[in-house]
Amino acid sequence: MNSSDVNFSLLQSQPNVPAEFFWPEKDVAPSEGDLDLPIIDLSGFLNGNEAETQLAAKAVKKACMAHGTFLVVNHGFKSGLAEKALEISSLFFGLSKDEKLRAYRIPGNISGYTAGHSQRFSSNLPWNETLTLAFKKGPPHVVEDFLTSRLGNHRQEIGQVFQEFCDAMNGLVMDLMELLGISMGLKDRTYYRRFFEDGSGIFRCNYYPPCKQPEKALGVGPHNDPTAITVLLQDDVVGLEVFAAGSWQTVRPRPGALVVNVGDTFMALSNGNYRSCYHRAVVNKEKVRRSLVFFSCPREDKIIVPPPELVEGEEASRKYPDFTWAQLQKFTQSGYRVDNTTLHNFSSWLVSNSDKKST
Ligand SMILES: O=C(O)CCC(=O)C(=O)O
Ligand SMILES: [Fe+2]
Repeated sequence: MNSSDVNFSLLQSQPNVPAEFFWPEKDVAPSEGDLDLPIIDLSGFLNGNEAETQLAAKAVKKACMAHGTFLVVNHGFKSGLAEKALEISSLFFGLSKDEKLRAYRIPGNISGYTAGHSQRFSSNLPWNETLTLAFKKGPPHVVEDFLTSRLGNHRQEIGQVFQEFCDAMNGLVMDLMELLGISMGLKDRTYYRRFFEDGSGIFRCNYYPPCKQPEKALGVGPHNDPTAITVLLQDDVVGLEVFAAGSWQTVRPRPGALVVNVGDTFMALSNGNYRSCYHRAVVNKEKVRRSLVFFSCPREDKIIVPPPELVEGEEASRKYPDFTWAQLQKFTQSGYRVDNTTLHNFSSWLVSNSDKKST
């Protein structure tokens, strides 16, 4: 199967889901309830209120050390922007297959449309369609330019809205980086903000069609985002689940809230103090579900080093070797599925490779 073969409108009308979409039993084990998550009000921090900033930072630290996920409200987005971006994603995924395929992801590229991710895998396929867009703070407006060049000027609005949404997401990531620095009690609270100033982003729109056998399939299989931090907007349909305290738990959608997840790169930047969040998205029989996800990435060639005060004493207390985002990205794109062992395996691979080089 390749991207043009997976046609969810056709699959949905069939009584059974093809076996390629089935996942192992351990991966589809049902959720055991709602995850108790802090809802962090960012308004005090964004307005420079120090007492409220410290309260928010404390809650962030607790959540990041436990499972690596928390919710934020009053995040400063222009009113209506989140809703508009969700609407535009429905507009895109509602286009004809032929029109969506104009934005087809060329193998080896980040940006583009896929269905069932079948360009890379042929079993355990995810029950979703995705539109992924590489982001870099502009000008140029890379998100808008990519979409308009592929879909044509008559679809300009799609690119414009996603561009505005990505700019807002990127601004929020910078603020969150500072809050994360504060939460660790760093002397230089802007360490992470500065680290990511010349970074980039990956924006992904996920569209999960209803599925006749939701107990066997998954929208996105269990994984850790290899990137730094992820900011996620989900619509009002339940689907995101996080593995915490030994079981899958639901991250219930809350009006106005965004989900923040720690990824592998940030886990390394925190010297292992903050946990990369292990998560998945489940599907259901009745409703379409949409999520808009912004992954933050450091500049490709920048060495991932935690701030000095997180490395007590000597280099020996470093949990992970030096690496760059380009190296980790390459490792995760070589057909390897990203899960909660990725960072560990990647580190061992790096160390054994550098041993080989030095002998
Ligand atoms: O749709 C969701 O809630 C999760 C999506 C996700 O984890 C991803 O795109 O990496
Ligand atoms: Fe994810």
